[in-house]
Amino acid sequence: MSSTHPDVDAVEAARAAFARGEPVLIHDAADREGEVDIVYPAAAVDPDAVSRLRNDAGGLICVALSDAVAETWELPFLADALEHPATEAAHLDYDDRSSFSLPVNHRETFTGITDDDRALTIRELGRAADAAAEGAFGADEFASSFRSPGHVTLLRGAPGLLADRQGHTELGLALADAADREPAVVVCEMVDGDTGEARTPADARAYAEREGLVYVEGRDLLTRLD
Ligand SMILES: O=C(CO)[C@H](O)[C@H](O)COP(=O)(O)O
Ligand SMILES: [Mg+2]
Ligand SMILES: [Mg+2]
Repeated sequence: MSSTHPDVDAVEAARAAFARGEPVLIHDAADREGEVDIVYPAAAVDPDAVSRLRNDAGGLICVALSDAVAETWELPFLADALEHPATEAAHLDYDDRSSFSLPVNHRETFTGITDDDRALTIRELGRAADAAAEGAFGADEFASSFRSPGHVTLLRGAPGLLADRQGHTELGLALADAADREPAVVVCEMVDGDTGEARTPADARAYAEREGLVYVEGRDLLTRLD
């Protein structure tokens, strides 16, 4: 286990892996969620990647979008969009607010939940985010391509990214930016299949080593990418 900080090698390996379209494991912080997410650039996701997220991560499969893309597509925070008492004072113990936005499916999916369907939704979100960042995919195109409710939860990144919030939403988007990838990343928490608890960083790191994947600490991304 690496104990140097910042772990420059891990950050560089994460950036290079992401640039190639490979997944990276990111631990946010022991004093935040204390969770490790498997994170992919959205446009690189295929049905095998969704299978890995379901079987080896097991949490909620979400796509984080940059604030600029979410603004272009007029995507609200879910808590602001819903008028329901459950959204009042929806305080988190570990952060100021949730990054949840709308849940969506691509309009060419059937139920939206199969590996093929979720891969299609996620990949097309990645491609559309890339186009939106170039000014070529607006709110009307988003609404004609995706419907809500759906089976992939969108997350909206903070405007100032890591300066504003240090969740997996922003850590993943900052890594995408550093790797010159589209401003859309899939995140999914690693949950222990036996205990149902969040996988420990040591356990997640061992998984990464077995699978030949990069594991990186959020604090190292914060130091190197901020
Ligand atoms: O709750 C979540 C969605 O399943 C996850 O924690 C995900 O990592 C994104 O949230 P955050 O940016 O708060 O870490
Ligand atoms: Mg969470
Ligand atoms: Mg998280």
